[in-house]
Amino acid sequence: MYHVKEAFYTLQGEGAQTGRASVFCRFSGCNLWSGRESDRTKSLCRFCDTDFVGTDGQNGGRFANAESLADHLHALWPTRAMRSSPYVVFTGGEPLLQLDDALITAMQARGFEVAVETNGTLPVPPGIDWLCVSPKGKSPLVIESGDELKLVYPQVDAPPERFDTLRFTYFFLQPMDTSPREQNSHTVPDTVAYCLRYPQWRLSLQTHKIIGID
Ligand SMILES: C[S@@+](CC[C@H](N)C(=O)[O-])C[C@H]1O[C@@H](n2cnc3c(N)ncnc32)[C@H](O)[C@@H]1O
Ligand SMILES: Nc1nc2[nH]cc(C(=O)O)c2c(=O)[nH]1
Ligand code: SF4
Ligand SMILES: [Mg+2]
Repeated sequence: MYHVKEAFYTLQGEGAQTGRASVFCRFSGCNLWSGRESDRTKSLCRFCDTDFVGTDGQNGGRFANAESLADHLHALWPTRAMRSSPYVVFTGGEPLLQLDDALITAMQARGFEVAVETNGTLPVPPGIDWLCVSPKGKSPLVIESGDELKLVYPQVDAPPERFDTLRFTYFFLQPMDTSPREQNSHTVPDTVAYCLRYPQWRLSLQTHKIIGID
């Protein structure tokens, strides 16, 4: 059984695939935070910008098997988009709590390239086409290679220097969005300054938030 908070068709807003039309599948649940506000300050990940609790979002629900979830996600891809590969991004919550071989295979059988946004603390199933790892604070990183490492900046317990020798094609810093919980007008200029000083790192903005899409 897969638990999906929501699923929607939008443009990838972050990282090297920014601007690419994508079906997003947001799984419910995470291993680094319960999702309850009352637990936030005692969690391993404290700055999450996402509601991943339950299955009550748009196109969310419980799916008994890989084929039924794959059909559901396939139906969100426009039938007119003939010349580009359909693209699905599994996120969450933490997608690697639920994403398995059967679902990856079912999406690829429908022509999709499969992308994943993960916190890097769980093993990766084989066959993923685009792997984005976003390390969190003190939590142990078990994935040490992939396509992009996209670090939310700044995090006291996860400075970029800890990750810059790992085997990733791209290294991104994404300014922490803490609003409206506190004023965070410094995270963008601080991130820009780091990227200027250490050109291995590129700036990733959450462009969907800037333009007001999902
Ligand atoms: C909500 S997470 C879900 C996937 C996975 N659990 C993870 O953390 O990578 C999706 C992306 O949003 C980023 N993110 C979460 N909260 C953020 C915030 N407050 N500011 C900037 N990026 C954030 C994460 O680091 C991750 O790259
Ligand atoms: N447009 C858009 N792009 C995204 N890239 C990563 C997201 C996520 O929440 O994982 C996300 C999201 O929620 N929306
Ligand atoms: S690991 Fe990802 S989904 Fe989980 S709390 Fe942190 S940012 Fe949110
Ligand atoms: Mg998001």
